[in-house]
Amino acid sequence: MKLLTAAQTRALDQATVEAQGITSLELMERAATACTLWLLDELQLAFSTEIHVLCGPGNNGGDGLAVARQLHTAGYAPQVWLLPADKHSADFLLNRQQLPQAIRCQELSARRLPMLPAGALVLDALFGTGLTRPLEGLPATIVKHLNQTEATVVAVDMPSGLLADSPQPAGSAIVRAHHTLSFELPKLAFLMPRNADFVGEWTVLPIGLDQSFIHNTDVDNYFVDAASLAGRLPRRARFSHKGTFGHALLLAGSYGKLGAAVLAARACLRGGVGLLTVRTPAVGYTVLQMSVPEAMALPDPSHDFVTELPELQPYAAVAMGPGLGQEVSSAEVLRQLLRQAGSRRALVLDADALNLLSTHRELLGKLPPDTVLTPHLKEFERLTGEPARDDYHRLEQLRAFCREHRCYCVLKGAYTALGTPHGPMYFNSTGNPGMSTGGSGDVLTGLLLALRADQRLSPLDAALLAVYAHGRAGDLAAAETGEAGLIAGDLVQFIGPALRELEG
Ligand SMILES: NC(=O)C1=CN([C@@H]2O[C@H](COP(=O)(O)OP(=O)(O)OC[C@H]3O[C@@H](n4cnc5c(N)ncnc54)[C@H](O)[C@@H]3O)[C@@H](O)[C@H]2O)[C@@H](O)CC1
Ligand SMILES: Nc1ncnc2c1ncn2[C@@H]1O[C@H](COP(=O)(O)OP(=O)(O)O)[C@@H](O)[C@H]1O
Ligand SMILES: [K+]
Repeated sequence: MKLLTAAQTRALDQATVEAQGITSLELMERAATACTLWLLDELQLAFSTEIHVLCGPGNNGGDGLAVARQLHTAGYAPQVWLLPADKHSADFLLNRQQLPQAIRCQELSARRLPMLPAGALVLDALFGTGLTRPLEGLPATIVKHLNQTEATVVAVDMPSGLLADSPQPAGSAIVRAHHTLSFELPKLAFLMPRNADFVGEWTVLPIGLDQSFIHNTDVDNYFVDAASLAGRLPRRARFSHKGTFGHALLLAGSYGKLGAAVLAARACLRGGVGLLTVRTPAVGYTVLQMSVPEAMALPDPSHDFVTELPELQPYAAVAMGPGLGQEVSSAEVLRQLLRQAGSRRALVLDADALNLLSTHRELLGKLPPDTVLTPHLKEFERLTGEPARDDYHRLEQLRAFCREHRCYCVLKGAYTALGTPHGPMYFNSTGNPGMSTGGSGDVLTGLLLALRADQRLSPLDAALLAVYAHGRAGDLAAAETGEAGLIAGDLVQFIGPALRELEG
């Protein structure tokens, strides 16, 4: 799914009106109908619910007026509040004329703000994608008032005050919505960590916008749902053999952190790898053979750390990092790995391998093309060496980093962002806070290693599929264990089912 900018969204509205031979008022009516149906179906509104619809001067306000009219027709008793303005959009004015007399309609002012008891429903239709700068004056006062009440707030298209695709100063007046109803496509702003409290739960309501315009529009950012991955994971052919799925090498674990190696190894096997060899320090030999008998163990001469790189010739893909520690000798192994990997052997670097890259920065320039890095926010900050100013700046850093080093970088968290060497960025839709638990990242590394060893997949598809399936495994696991009860090992059990959903 593409993520359009606010300007592209406006162009999409226009293209839809032209392609479908409808008026913009008719399109607004579609948007309003989708909102009204959502309110009736999802919120199960009682006829006695106190409903306040707050309308701004543009088309977002026009949507609000149309929803108020539709709710009135359906037997509800909404009240409308209008923001005074010098100018109104044409479709706002048309919907203002169509508003039934029976609906109570008042003008907002600093002294006349709606009383909003708990249990009331507020429809926030003050501003949508037309917002050009942070709110000040009366609109800001209204937003602050709204945020102090206990009413349920549903934002139309965007929480008012939030910019669709650019940063804004901390402390800006932005509605804290419980639900946001976005039309056709989500907005980039919904995926930024700092906006979570404003956007609340968000839903995309299809309103029949012009698909060929969307198809032909170039974007920088994509939202990855199951439909976006359809056809990318081929079924295993009847005459396939271990070679098709590749032989993978995992370099992981140190004294006290062998669990990371075990989790990554199990995930790699469940990810469908042909063969797996695991290099741990000698202390890990028995642990690994006992807990992952399907993998071959290749213990390091050192008791506690990985200090020597095995001969790479047999391996299609190599992952390094989970539980590795940051010994000088392990840094040397990383240096050799980067030197010897060559351009056709896939590399995945995680955890301490990333920390070693950050402390031995000359190695960053030696990453083979298409290496996949999987930092969480802190590891990414160490890699760039510069704290991000805000969520959007971090994305710019990610884009620049991937371009400069010709690598894929999986920036982990809610809506994990995949940066690519070519520029486009992909935001993952699966996963849940239950996955914020030690070892979840090790599972991702193992799964990525399996898909990078799979000779049928491009680096981009392997990364997209691994990140999506990892989150989906988390969602399937949490459905059984609950989020708090989820541990990383549970993710491994659900990799198979998650991949099966994608196959074919
Ligand atoms: N995306 C879509 O496909 C559709 C969008 N529609 C609605 O149209 C909305 C966009 O409408 P508009 O482009 O008219 O924009 P908005 O209604 O979001 O806001 C524009 C108005 O706000 C004013 N304004 C902007 N920034 C301000 C600020 N900081 N302080 C005070 N006033 C400010 C502008 O002068 C203008 O009057 C969408 O968010 C959506 O709700 C629907 O009606 C139809 C379908
Ligand atoms: N709130 C969340 N929503 C979705 N996914 C999450 C969330 N928190 C963590 N995750 C996922 O869990 C994994 C955690 O990885 P990481 O931070 O490396 O953990 P560890 O180092 O303990 O293995 C990442 O893939 C991340 O995307
Ligand atoms: K709004």
